[in-house]
Amino acid sequence: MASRRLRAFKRWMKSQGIQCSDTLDFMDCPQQGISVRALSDLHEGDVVAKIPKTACLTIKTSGAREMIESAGLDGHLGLSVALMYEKSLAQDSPWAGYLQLLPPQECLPLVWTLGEVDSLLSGTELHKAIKEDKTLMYEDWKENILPLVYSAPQSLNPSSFSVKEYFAARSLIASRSFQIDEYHGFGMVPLADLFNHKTGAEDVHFTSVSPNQEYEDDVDSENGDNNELSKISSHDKRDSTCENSYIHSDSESDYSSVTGEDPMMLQMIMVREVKSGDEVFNTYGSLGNAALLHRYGFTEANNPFDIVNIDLELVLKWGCSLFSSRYCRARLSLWRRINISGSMIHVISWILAFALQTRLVQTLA
Ligand SMILES: C[S@@+](CC[C@H](N)C(=O)[O-])C[C@H]1O[C@@H](n2cnc3c(N)ncnc32)[C@H](O)[C@@H]1O
Repeated sequence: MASRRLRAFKRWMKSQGIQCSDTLDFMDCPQQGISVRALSDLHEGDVVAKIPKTACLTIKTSGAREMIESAGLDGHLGLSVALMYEKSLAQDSPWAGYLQLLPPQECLPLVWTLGEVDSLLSGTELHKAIKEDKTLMYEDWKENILPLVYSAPQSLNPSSFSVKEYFAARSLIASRSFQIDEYHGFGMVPLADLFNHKTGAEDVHFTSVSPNQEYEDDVDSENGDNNELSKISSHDKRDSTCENSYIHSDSESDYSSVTGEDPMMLQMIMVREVKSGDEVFNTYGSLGNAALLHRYGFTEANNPFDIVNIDLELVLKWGCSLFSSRYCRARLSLWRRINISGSMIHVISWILAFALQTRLVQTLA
């Protein structure tokens, strides 16, 4: 039987015109949160949900739109104000039925204490990245949100816009927001954000165009690189990259006039068979575990996309202790010429060569 909060969410979905197929079931587990299961066999091409864009929480749909836009805030910063504002309205928010289903925050390293970051991430590539995230986001809050709270035309409760609330909002946005279209930008998409991730095993796909269009505008794969760590580190960079991106075709309205598709609707379409009783997964991209932890707060066992990034400084230090500094400088300038970030393989082969040579020398000695 559905939990009380799920029943309230289902009623809310109905009131917003969100159509959810009877073939989907929602499981609510106190430890693992919500997951989606198939109640009967699902087939490729089945449309399992339709979500009006007006039901999504974006800067454009939020009651705080004017305040956000007149302060010149956009992207994730603007969306976080929209989210904090709607949360501050509690039952009076048009999204109350959706917001009550969200956790207060997602347990990303961003919301860990500095002590936790130091003790749990020390020695990993995330350690520095998270500290930078925290600093940058704190500055974002101090420079943009704090003044807004005190100068807003409507009276705002400062505690709903505290730095803690801001970090909580950012954690929810990092782990559940979608790029909707050019007009709406990023937004919280009710129902679409209930699907858990499985690497390389997408069952359901989000699109705002016809399923017959071969998903040609798909941008989910924008998540599919392992350089995600930089993506939530700086305001501008964050906003120029896509989260679990929805599709918006520039030709959407032309297309819809031909096909009769409603361009104001987002659809969720099955992209492969799922047997009755099995979980229905989305994929957040082909991400290594560091990137998954950074952005979504979990890792995946036996993740085939897991990689280890090695600090170039460390490699150089090690190299120079074994080889002449002339040789190391030559290597470094080669890496710079070939743009090392895209050519990690060269670094890896060099390290392996080092390791092998060291091993050989040890064996011979
Ligand atoms: C878009 S939400 C998915 C729905 C979520 N389970 C809920 O309760 O609302 C993303 C969050 O779900 C959790 N999640 C998704 N996929 C997961 C997985 N494969 N393993 C562990 N947690 C996962 C993580 O907490 C992640 O930040």
